[in-house]
Amino acid sequence: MKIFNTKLQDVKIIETPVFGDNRGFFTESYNKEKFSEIGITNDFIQDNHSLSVEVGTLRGMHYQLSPKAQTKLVRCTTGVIYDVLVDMRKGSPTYGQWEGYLLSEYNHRQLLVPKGFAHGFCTLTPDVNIQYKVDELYSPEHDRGIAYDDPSIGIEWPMNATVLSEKDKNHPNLKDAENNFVWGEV
Ligand SMILES: Cc1cn([C@H]2C[C@H](O)[C@@H](COP(=O)(O)OP(=O)(O)O[C@H]3O[C@H](C)C(=O)[C@H](O)[C@H]3O)O2)c(=O)[nH]c1=O
Repeated sequence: MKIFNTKLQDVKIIETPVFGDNRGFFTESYNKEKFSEIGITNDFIQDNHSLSVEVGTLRGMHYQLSPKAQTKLVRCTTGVIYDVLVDMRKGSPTYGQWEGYLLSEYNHRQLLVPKGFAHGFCTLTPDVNIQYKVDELYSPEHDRGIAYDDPSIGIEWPMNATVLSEKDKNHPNLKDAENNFVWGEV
């Protein structure tokens, strides 16, 4: 099991051991004990799964306000995504900064998204399945988003977003977004 730091404070990349053979592969994508040994002790209580059919589908940038802010453990099980996080935690050394990560069925990489980050991705292949664990239940009342194309953040997407929900076309920019995240308290 490998865990890597990233440019963004507290965001981690995890790689679980992959056992390949003539049939394909096996990996323990999550093991509470082994993840606890590398410091990931969240009590994940909900599993999510989304399919994005078209290349260029963009979902994001989403978050839930405290007290329903979610830690997410994200993986891509078919296809390839460019997964992007924005640090929204006031006082964080990386506040307002973004970083992108390639997650795919091939690299088996997982992304730990701490509470207080806006999360989104665009698909680089058709028929992308992502699965992710969260440690707070979905709460529509706390569901919020920021614009994926906010010029103050300057996310460099690898391709134009061609498929977006109406919701994702109309999020506010970071400076105008509802934000109750304080670094060290989220
Ligand atoms: C997130 C969620 C959604 N839903 C329902 C609500 C809608 O009727 C439908 C689609 O929801 P939405 O358009 O918010 O789905 P995504 O655009 O994939 O949103 C997710 O994508 C980004 C990348 C995230 O990080 C969040 O987990 C989440 O916001 O599923 C539920 O019933 N439970 C849930 O946990």
